[in-house]
Amino acid sequence: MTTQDLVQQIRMKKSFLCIGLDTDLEKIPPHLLQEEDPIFEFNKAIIDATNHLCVAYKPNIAFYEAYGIKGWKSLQRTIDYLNERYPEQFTIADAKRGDIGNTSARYANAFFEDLNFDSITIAPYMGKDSVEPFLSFENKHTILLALTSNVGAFDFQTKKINGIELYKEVLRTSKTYKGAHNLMYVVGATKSEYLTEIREIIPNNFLLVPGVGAQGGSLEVVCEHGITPDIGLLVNSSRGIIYASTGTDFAKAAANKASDLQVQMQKELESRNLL
Ligand SMILES: O=C(O)c1cc(=O)[nH]c(=O)n1[C@@H]1O[C@H](COP(=O)(O)O)[C@@H](O)[C@H]1O
Repeated sequence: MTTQDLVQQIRMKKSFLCIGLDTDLEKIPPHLLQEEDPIFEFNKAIIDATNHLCVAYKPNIAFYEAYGIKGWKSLQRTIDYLNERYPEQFTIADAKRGDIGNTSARYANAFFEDLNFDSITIAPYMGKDSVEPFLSFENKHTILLALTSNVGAFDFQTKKINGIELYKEVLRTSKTYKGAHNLMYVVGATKSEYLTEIREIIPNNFLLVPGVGAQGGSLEVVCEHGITPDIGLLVNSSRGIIYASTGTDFAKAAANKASDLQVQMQKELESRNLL
């Protein structure tokens, strides 16, 4: 999917919501455990109930890998279902990969070609040759971890090297990579006070912003400092939406939570005349 298509979807749905499919057998409604593929049945119900309220889905790969080959099959069925039934949805493989170039190229093949995701999250730590293999795919997007939502972000990301914070160096240097036009960045909603300075370095790139809901970040503050004329934000919520209920009404309950966020997003967009 192109960035222009994504912006068009955001304007049409008045939403820049990404729903995280962090599907955990210990948290899904117990009645689904009788199904042959409970993870897929859960994801399918959530997707069917929420797709009109969001523009992106982000399966976190850890939640699938945790169940071995069965988990991978559930992931495959989920991405195939999204691509076949809802091709307008932007899909994110939250895999946080990155390795020497030769290996990164195989990861890129796995997630962009074999599974056919629109994008993947990538750790920048190994540098240029670990990121560029992902950037060589046209209309596929590489979402680089810049300033993450967790407390451990302060261990390295905000530390200064030659007077400049590491996360800023990630932003600046990655702009010089071949294929940099395919870059997006992760900035946690819990780090929204950094967004103004981040936007000085990358005024237009899309940001994937996790950390509203369960982690406590504020949508309003994220918009105040991070929104661009082309919106430039995908705000993710996982647990806060998908585990709204453990009853048979779980999909409807998830849609209600997604709708709360969509309504807030619409207000943010309308108040800035961005629709
Ligand atoms: O790359 C991510 O998506 C990510 C980056 C980050 O800095 N913080 C973060 O929480 N995430 C992911 O975003 C999701 C957040 O889930 P909730 O806290 O349940 O909304 C999880 O899948 C995390 O792995």
